[in-house]
Amino acid sequence: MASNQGIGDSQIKDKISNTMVGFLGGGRMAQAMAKGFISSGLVRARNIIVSDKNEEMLDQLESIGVRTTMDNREVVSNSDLIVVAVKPHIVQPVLREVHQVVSPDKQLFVSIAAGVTIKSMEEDLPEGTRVVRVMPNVPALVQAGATVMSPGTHAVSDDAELVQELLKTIGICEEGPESLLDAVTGVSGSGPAYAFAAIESLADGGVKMGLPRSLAIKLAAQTLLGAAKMVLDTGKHPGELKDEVCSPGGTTICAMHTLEKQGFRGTLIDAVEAATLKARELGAKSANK
Ligand SMILES: NC(=O)C1=CN([C@@H]2O[C@H](COP(=O)(O)OP(=O)(O)OC[C@H]3O[C@@H](n4cnc5c(N)ncnc54)[C@H](OP(=O)(O)O)[C@@H]3O)[C@@H](O)[C@H]2O)C=CC1
Ligand SMILES: O=C(O)[C@@H]1CCC=N1
Repeated sequence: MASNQGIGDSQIKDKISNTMVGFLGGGRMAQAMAKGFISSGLVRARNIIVSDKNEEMLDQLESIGVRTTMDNREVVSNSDLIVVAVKPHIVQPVLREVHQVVSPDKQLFVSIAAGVTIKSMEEDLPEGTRVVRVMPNVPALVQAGATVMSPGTHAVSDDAELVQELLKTIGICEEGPESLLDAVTGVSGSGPAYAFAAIESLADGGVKMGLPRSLAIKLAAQTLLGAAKMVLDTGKHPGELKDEVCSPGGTTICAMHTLEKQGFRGTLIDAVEAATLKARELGAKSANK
């Protein structure tokens, strides 16, 4: 990252509220982020512009008050911070398409694409363009997202602060080396899907044992939410918290035994590994072009 003097907190917040935010690609993650930004109150809907090739996506976005277009260049020309939110294999063609309207002094590119490296983005943009690569997740929609960000070669400290502050409006945001981002994808980028599947399965168990579906889903979701909150608020190791639920000779230890016999932890570890390896594969493809 290039060096630059940092600026104060209130100045950064002012800067965010005066930043025109563009999204290239208006799909699921772009919509989660845009809605999260707007709900935070720090980014006005009229300061967001989104492009997509899919009219249905644009209709959904218009309903939340953001400006929309089918022209990616229009997004870049009208934005200070551009979130690259297309699928990984579309990143290169989209960056090449907008190349001519990029002003490296004016715009900052923030890629959320799994696997796509900073180096490959910088190669596809005009020399000196500031790039920050991030891996967010879909609970950004409800300001409970988890993001890790890595600044590129030409990004200055003000860029990193701006992106971090912006992403903190939709959850937590940590800075880390780019080498960690594929594993971050495996844990938190893809992680909400594992959690949704866990909630669905717990609810299925409840239904099997006689609970009404709606109650079972509510109980399962609140249980994951509560457990996650305890880990974050108490700072205790999750294993210690698990032990506190397992009364001697009680119900939970019987359930834990069943989970362990079925390879519960190993399966989750394998899942994180599979997603991480897939992110690496996507990155290798983007590097080879
Ligand atoms: N979903 C998630 O939870 C997360 C996703 N990401 C990353 O976010 C990115 C987007 O993922 P996601 O939102 O799930 O994907 P989506 O498919 O929902 O969104 C991508 C959107 O881009 C549109 N699109 C395709 N080609 C172009 C183009 N040339 N110009 C403009 N828009 C185009 C797509 O239209 P069409 O469908 O018609 O092709 C689609 O609406 C990916 O790179 C992914 O790795 C990162 C973290 C979490
Ligand atoms: O499934 C994917 O590829 C994207 C990246 C992380 C979450 N969704």
